[in-house]
Amino acid sequence: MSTVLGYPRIGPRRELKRALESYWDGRSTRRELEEEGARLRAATWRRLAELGLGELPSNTFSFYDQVLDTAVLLGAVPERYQTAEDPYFAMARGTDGLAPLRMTKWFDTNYHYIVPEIGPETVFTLDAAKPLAEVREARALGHETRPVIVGPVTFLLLSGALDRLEDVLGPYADLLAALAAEGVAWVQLDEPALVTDLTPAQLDAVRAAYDRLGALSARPRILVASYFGDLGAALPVLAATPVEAIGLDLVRGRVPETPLDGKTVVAGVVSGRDVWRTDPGRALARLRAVRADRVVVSTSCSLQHVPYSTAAEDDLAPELLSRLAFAEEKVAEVVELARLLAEGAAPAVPEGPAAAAAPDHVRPAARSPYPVRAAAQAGHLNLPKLPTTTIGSFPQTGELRRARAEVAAGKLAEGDYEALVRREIEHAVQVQEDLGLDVLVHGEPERNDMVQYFAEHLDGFAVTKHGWVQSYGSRCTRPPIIHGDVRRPEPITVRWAAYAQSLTGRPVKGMLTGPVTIVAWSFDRDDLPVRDVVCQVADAIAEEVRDLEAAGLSVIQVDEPALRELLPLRAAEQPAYLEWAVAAYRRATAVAADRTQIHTHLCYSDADQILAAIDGLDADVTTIESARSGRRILDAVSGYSRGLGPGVYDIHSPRVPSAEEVGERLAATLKVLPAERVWVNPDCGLKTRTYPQVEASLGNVVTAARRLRETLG
Ligand code: MET
Ligand SMILES: [Zn+2]
Repeated sequence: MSTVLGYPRIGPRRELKRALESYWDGRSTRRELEEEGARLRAATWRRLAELGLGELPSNTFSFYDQVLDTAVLLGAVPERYQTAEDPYFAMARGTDGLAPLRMTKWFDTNYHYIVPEIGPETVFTLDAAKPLAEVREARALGHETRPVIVGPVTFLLLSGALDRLEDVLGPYADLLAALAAEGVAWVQLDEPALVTDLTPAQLDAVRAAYDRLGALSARPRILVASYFGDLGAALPVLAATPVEAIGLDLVRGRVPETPLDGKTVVAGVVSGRDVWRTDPGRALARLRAVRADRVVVSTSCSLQHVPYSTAAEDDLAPELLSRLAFAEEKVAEVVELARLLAEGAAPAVPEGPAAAAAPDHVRPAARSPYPVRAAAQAGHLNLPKLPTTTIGSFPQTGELRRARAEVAAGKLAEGDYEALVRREIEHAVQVQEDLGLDVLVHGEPERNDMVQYFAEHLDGFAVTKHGWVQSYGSRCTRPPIIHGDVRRPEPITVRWAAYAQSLTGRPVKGMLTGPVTIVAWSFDRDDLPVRDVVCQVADAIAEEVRDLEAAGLSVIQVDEPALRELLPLRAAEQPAYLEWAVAAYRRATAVAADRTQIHTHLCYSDADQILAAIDGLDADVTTIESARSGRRILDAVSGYSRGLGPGVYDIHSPRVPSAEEVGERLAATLKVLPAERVWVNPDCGLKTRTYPQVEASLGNVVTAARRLRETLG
């Protein structure tokens, strides 16, 4: 038998994105949006059936997010949203008068879910309309399906409310009864939280939940799907409950040593997290090692994390294309593996290409101690106290975006585009000089994206045409694919930064993306450990640092906003990760001379959770998000010994902060850090803002910094 745990839903050409945005902008009706949703679901079921998949999932579609859908299913809609015109999208995106619910990363993926708001007063009541409607809709098209729902333990753990387990199990039981009444044979309850470190009390909750749901008389058979890692201690707990099937991630996790008697194992041997073809020999060996009553071949997790199909990628080299598998191709692999398993046959396909040599990890990353560097930089840069700077990008104008699209389409000459980029740099530099900022940037007008731009200029990366994956809601990204050894054939950013520096007497900060972030926001290769790939990227960035320095840049920023993202889910594996991630960063930056000031920038990365690692980066100046996380960050960084710039301007909002407001934030910072170490900067890059917003806001930032400087004498 064969199945998949979930499927992409944004549409092969991002149809859902367009339908959502048109509805939100008032250009189409709710009904038109619903119709597009129905078309996408029908197309998915038809395709899965055509590919020969045995058991089809349903309820994997969502207009925004599956965790939000589960909150609605359980009636957990906070009161303030209930009277909104469209409560669902009000929770997801906010309205004029209402802030949206919080959003955060789904385990260690780049997908973001909406965090349900569950308090002691939340009343749970079942609203099973959506899964029931999808079951009926599929049936009308001739498909029996297995509805997929986020399971109670994961739902509550993500909501920080596991103490409400008793109360939530009632609606889950009602749901199972409703599905049984509908004639549904199987239901899938997703429990990825079971692959994280669980306390004994949390394991008790797993046992209680599935003993209770398993004991119901009128219910479909239950598949508890775990993914993103090994179940560890949760496996024997689940195995002892009456659930009929357990989904195991056999790409990241191990084949259980003990037999799972009486159970079906849904064996995830085709990775839902990468873009590579599965080695059929290894997959079959794992499938044959599983001891259970029945084995169903599956993906390691939902395929929502990979693009639709490689068929649309006609620009990729045939050799690379032959190694790739996106969602459709992975479904075909699952079907083929199920056939081979049933026939007891050997696979016909040979092994993949030989692995590349691992780089040496030992090259020492040595800069002088910070006080020595700080003195050299002070003499060289001559900056005032509380120096002002920005994070790198300036507003990306519509003209620039259009021009980039025209170059890609061959409608605009490369030279004309470059002239436009230069004009943008001139403008950004002029604006910064007029505002009186101390350390300038060139504004990153040449970059469509902080990772993709580097991917396009490094060997070993490929960029797709339609390889979109959902990041959140209507937001999609097109991660580059790392497919070979990474090398920098020629300088990437040097001419832009050097041009900006030629326009001003003030220091310009060269702007690079760090090795961990480049790899975290790409699809990684599968034939080399990730730390080796990061190490190769670090060496390429080090060459860029050296060339920027040689071109006369005295300040260089290497951004690592994704440092926290690759953090392993299990605590035991985290120290080793942080150690090599930090080592890679130092490898990228240690080539800099003492008098060159190295900056780094981190945002949405809960800086307080990885502060020791941030310290380990050994950057001369670190700028972090703080306008929104506020006090917590300041408490955490209190007494930090090198340059630090907690953001004083929240760039995620169009609002212009007043000089007084910025002054108050700075004063709070000066309570926990010595004035010699404090930098004044926004939370993040300015590329999503407009020039009028940016000029007004940065004007107030500079004013506030100047006022405080005076009081410091
Ligand atoms: C997500 S962090 C962004 C950093 C980048 N240098 C920018 O300013 O846009
Ligand atoms: Zn940022």
